[in-house]
Amino acid sequence: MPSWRRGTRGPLLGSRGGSWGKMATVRKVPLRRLVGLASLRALVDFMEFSGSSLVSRKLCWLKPRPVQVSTSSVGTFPKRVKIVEVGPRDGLQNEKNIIPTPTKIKLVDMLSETGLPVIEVTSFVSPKWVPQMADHTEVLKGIQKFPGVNYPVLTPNLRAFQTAVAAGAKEVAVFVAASELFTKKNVNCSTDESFQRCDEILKAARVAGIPVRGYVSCVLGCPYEGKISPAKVAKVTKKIYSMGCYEISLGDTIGVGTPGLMKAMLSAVMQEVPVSALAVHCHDTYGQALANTLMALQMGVSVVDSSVAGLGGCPFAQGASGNLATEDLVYMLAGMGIDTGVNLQKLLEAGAFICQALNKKTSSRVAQASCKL
Ligand SMILES: CC(C)(COP(=O)([O-])OP(=O)([O-])OC[C@H]1O[C@@H](n2cnc3c(N)ncnc32)[C@H](O)[C@@H]1OP(=O)([O-])[O-])[C@@H](O)C(=O)NCCC(=O)NCCSC(=O)C[C@@](C)(O)CC(=O)[O-]
Repeated sequence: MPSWRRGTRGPLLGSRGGSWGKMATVRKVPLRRLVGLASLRALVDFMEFSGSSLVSRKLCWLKPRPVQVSTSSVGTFPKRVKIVEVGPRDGLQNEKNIIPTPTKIKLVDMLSETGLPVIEVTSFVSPKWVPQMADHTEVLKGIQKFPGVNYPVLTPNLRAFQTAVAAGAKEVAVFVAASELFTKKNVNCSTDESFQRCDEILKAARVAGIPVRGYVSCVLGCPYEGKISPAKVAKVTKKIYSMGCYEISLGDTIGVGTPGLMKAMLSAVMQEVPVSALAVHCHDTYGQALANTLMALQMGVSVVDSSVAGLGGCPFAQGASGNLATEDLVYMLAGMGIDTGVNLQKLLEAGAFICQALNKKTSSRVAQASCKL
């Protein structure tokens, strides 16, 4: 066991100074191993420790010391970020094996314990299209509703909206795409028909006093049409916003975006919709989700979708992989002194629970790293 894990920190890499290459020569240890150890050591140095046992170290490690970042050249970061947890819906909808309903309910309940303000619980889509979500009513009725936490559900048409409300939904989400071909694959209709369905839901929701969130998919690329222009995304976002959605989540559905694309797309959308009504929803297929989200935060976005353990994917978007992991987002924001109200330790426990239930490895880098410490 390395000496720093035993509590002394020891002489392993500490105060020798010099470059990694020089150290590798001096100690005759492969450079690759040293860099691995160095990054772990750097991680430890970066955090505040208050106890000497490994357990208390682990807990302290989960509270990174906030370091304010100056962003005068690119904008200012928000002081607080609202995280919309989409794991129970977006995270699970792509799972092939049907997950027992009590497991889904327990996941939502564990997420409610973390302090997350919004948890998207399930979707009232056709069970023929997405069998994994067939137990939507049981899940929505079965979860504990924590005061101050919103539990929206996805609704593709009026019938779904009515079923969701009958099951106790107090908030719903509708979805359109900036791609005609994706819309056809996803909801089996044209973009115009898709807007028509949203309009029906929005009208019914207004009467019922139910807030409606909107998604726009394929904002940085489409699995069927390829590049999507920022102007097209801006047009679709403006339309769904003007129809009455209080917030629009911009989805990089297949995770192909980069910060440059995010900046161009958001610049166009922000001409049409106030940034306070925008959220980002980044899949991590190319490992860009956190970077893209950071760019959005720099541009003034303060609502971010993410999924515990990085679960996720869309059954109708070839190549889509998991979402930005909530653990990684919370870790980054805490390290920047940005408030989320989320307890990272409890979040890691929820992630470990669902990964064990699914018999899969977490995609969260923070969860992977914290297991090693
Ligand atoms: C929209 C529909 C329902 C149209 O479904 P359809 O087959 O095109 O339309 P339909 O009206 O002809 O209905 C066919 C059958 O479905 C039934 N049906 C009709 N509506 C419902 C309903 N609400 N609940 C239950 N059943 C329903 C209907 O009764 C009928 O049953 P049958 O007569 O054959 O026995 C279908 O295409 C569907 O459910 N699609 C699922 C889409 C989906 O879940 N996609 C993944 C969402 S993720 C996403 O979009 C991206 C996002 C949001 O995460 C953000 C991002 O990452 O970018």
